[in-house]
Amino acid sequence: MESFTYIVLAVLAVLALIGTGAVVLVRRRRPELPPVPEREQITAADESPESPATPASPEPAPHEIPESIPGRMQRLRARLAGSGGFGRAVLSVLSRGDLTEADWEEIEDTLLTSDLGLEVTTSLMEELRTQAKVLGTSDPEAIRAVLRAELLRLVDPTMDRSLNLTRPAPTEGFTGEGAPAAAVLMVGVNGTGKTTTCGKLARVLLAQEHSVVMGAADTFRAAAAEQLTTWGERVGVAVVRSEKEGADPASVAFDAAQEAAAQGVDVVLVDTAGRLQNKAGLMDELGKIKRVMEKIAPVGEILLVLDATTGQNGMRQAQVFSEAVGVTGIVLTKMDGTAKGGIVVSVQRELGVPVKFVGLGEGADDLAPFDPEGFVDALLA
Ligand SMILES: Nc1nc2c(ncn2[C@@H]2O[C@H](COP(=O)(O)OP(=O)(O)OP(=O)(O)O)[C@@H](O)[C@H]2O)c(=O)[nH]1
Repeated sequence: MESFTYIVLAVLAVLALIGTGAVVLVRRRRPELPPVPEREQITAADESPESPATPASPEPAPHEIPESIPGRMQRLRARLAGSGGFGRAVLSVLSRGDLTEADWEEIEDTLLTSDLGLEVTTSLMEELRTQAKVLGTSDPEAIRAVLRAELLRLVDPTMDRSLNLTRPAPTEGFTGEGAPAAAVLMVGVNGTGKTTTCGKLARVLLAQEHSVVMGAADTFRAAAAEQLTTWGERVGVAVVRSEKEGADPASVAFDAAQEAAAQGVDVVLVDTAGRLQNKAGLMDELGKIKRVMEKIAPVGEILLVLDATTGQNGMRQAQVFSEAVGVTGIVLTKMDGTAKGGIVVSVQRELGVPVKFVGLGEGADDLAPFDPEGFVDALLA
């Protein structure tokens, strides 16, 4: 009995020791929390230095002034660099010195995953190999200059990327009031950012001192007209829309162009839906919108809005739209969310029309005219 008591006591002592050890181990393993730096101890009062100390005034808010074009390009440069990580990756391999076959394969894979496309990648690889043989790869500056020149050639700085904002002559038989505005039609699949881009583009145009009217011809989704109206209210741009859900989009587009002429504004921007189930239906609807608007004056600009993150799928959409209506320019949205900046090159080659704007975020002024040199420099920065 006595020996049993000793055994129980010994077991209890051992368990107590193990328990203490375990606690010590857990404590030791718990990482030390860093002290909170003083500047991170934010109080509600300092959250926003601009936040008003007094409750908001009941006065209607004055219209926002859109950011100037040079200002936004400066601000968005870093985001553009994100879409071109491939440029820096290739440059770093090229600068390694004597390149092995594995190095060249790495360059090829990087170019392919950037959405440059097979054909462009193959020709660029050939050119780089030739130049590397001629120059050697020991001079990083020379290699950088070769890559910059090649990328710039592919992006093609000679393309005219300006928006056609010439006020057209009225179509014969036009009996409405005023003088027609330059018409810009936004087309593209739903979700690519058409409505948002319409609002952002209105701000770009205002920043360039053009007057604007918008037309909400995406009558498929009631919220799209609402969204466009909000964009218009923020900057003081009139939005023509139909109160009837599912109204004829061509009739809304016509009313917008007529209103723009009557108001004597410079540009009418028309948002459309991209939801039709089949290609024939899409062709019919977009073709009709354009034809009906052209009863007032020719439509000078048809911008295809493409989501840069959709890769080959986006390229197929681009072909369908360009067959349906003659696309005159491309807006690549969501360039802030992708490293596949090579799509700039492939989409231009596929459609033969230039990228005119790039969307670089969800903010109201996160749209910038596309600048080939700035883009290529951002790729290699
Ligand atoms: N990150 C990022 N998001 C964007 C950009 N452009 C648009 N978006 C977002 O994309 C989403 C879809 O935009 P919408 O403008 O509603 O797309 P839509 O093509 O008009 O779609 P439907 O009206 O449904 O046809 C929204 O959440 C936008 O904020 C961009 O350049 N960058």
